[in-house]
Amino acid sequence: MRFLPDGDSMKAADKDTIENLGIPSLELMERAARSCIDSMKKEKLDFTDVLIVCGSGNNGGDGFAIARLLKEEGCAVTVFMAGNPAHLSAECRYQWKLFESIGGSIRDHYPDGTYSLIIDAIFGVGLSREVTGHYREVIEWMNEASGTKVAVDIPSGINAGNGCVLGIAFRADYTVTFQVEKIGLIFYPGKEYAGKVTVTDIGISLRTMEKNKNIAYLPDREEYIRMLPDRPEDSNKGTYGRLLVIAGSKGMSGAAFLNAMAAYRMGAGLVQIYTEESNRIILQALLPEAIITTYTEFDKEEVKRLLSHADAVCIGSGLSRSKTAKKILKTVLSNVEVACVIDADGLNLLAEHLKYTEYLTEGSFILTPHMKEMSRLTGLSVPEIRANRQQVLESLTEEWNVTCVLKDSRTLIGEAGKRTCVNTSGCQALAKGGSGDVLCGVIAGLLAQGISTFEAATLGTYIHGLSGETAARKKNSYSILARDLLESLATTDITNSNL
Ligand SMILES: NC(=O)C1=CN([C@@H]2O[C@H](COP(=O)(O)OP(=O)(O)OC[C@H]3O[C@@H](n4cnc5c(N)ncnc54)[C@H](O)[C@@H]3O)[C@@H](O)[C@H]2O)[C@@H](O)CC1
Ligand SMILES: Nc1ncnc2c1ncn2[C@@H]1O[C@H](COP(=O)(O)OP(=O)(O)O)[C@@H](O)[C@H]1O
Ligand SMILES: [K+]
Repeated sequence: MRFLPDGDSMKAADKDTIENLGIPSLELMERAARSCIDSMKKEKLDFTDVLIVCGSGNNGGDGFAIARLLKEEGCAVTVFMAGNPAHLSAECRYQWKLFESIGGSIRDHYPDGTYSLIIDAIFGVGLSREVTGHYREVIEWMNEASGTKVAVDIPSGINAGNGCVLGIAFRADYTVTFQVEKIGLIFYPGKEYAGKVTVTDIGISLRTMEKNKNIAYLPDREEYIRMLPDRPEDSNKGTYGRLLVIAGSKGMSGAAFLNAMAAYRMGAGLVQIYTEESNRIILQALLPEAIITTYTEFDKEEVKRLLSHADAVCIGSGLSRSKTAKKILKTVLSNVEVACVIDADGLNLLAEHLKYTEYLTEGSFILTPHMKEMSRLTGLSVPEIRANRQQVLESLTEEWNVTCVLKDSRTLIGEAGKRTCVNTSGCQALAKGGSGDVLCGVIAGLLAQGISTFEAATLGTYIHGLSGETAARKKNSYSILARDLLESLATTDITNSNL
């Protein structure tokens, strides 16, 4: 697994390495600068005329150290000190003097001319507020200039904790980041601003992150492979679980189909659909492998009977917010004894009747909201959630004692008491109606096979994303339909190392 820290957690790791492991700060800075140069050389960047723009913190210190090392190699280097000399960190002051001592000259205004390479060392993980005034002008100017752009550690202006732009940010072609990717380089728009990211090992210990459960992580592929449910030869459909899909309303048969088919594709043994009567014929034609039971009005005993036969349940995709849907949801929440995924209208109904959340704490529920649904559930605006997505997710999972898959271009998976997982599989091909219904079915299909809620949510999200990538490789990312994902689920093999 890879930790994905914010700025403060990264600084805590730096501090621990310096104070407790005895690696001097300046030694780390030297390694950071060296690793930056090595990475740029690996990319075969053009060092003919290099401009380095430094701030007054340790990111600026890295910049001065890079300038010195390049000058010693005979490169033409210009340094522009954009930071306030009155606020220099001790390391930055030291690096500045060292650069001057070898004859390096430092400008205090925008240097005229064109540069083959522009290196941003203004702010690193210490950026703590909106970029305004002089700094804003400098970054604007750097963004407009020609030349290849490289950011040191993180593009200046990107919040290391959430990937948001704090007013303005440097647009890099490459970012060389130290020891570990900061979470702000994973979330958009930070990821886009960073360009190609290289992580270099400069010897910062990450042991403080092991103890800190607030730091999110990215699982390795091997971890996902270990989560896959067993598929023994000596088995029958009962081995792989019976899933109850409660989905689809009048005119919304597609959602039930996508849920059910995705669950079958994930390996569920038997899928039972409970849906509105008008969907019967179409669903029977689309998916004859499913057992279909329908309703015209609310029938509590029928819902309880179906629940009693299920090994897992999913409810909500295309369900509508009708009175009948509401009653079905309440019956499921208060009676289900197996793991249950709540999606789409199930979440919208929950947001309208927050008192139902009292049923959640005792059960095994996975909620799969996209940003707008999360906004309805929490009462926070979408921008507020985007800026604090990890914290919002974690407080919801703790309060309601649930697993939650917060869907976006980067999806987060949280569960009460667990470290939050970030998913990076998937692509824009998934940004189309119905792909959430497929995800719900994928997760529910895994649950039916008996894996834990957290594993079903993390593995399901990963496989769903890969199926989007597989589909986009076969067609183009404009054309993919949710049903293409069903096809890709059949051909996406996560044990194949070429993925
Ligand atoms: N020894 C260490 O601690 C190491 C630090 N390293 C570098 O140091 C960086 C972190 O250094 P710092 O903690 O000094 O922080 P930064 O250099 O990222 O910036 C902090 C400085 O900027 C100011 N500032 C923050 N937001 C501002 C804004 N919007 N407008 C104006 N000023 C603002 C702060 O008051 C502070 O003076 C890392 O990103 C990395 O590049 C690396 O050299 C590795 C080792
Ligand atoms: N640009 C993107 N990159 C990666 N994944 C995406 C992107 N856009 C959407 N997705 C994924 O597609 C799914 C969309 O779900 P949702 O919004 O509920 O769709 P629907 O309700 O139409 O089925 C989520 O799993 C989301 O993470
Ligand atoms: K930077």
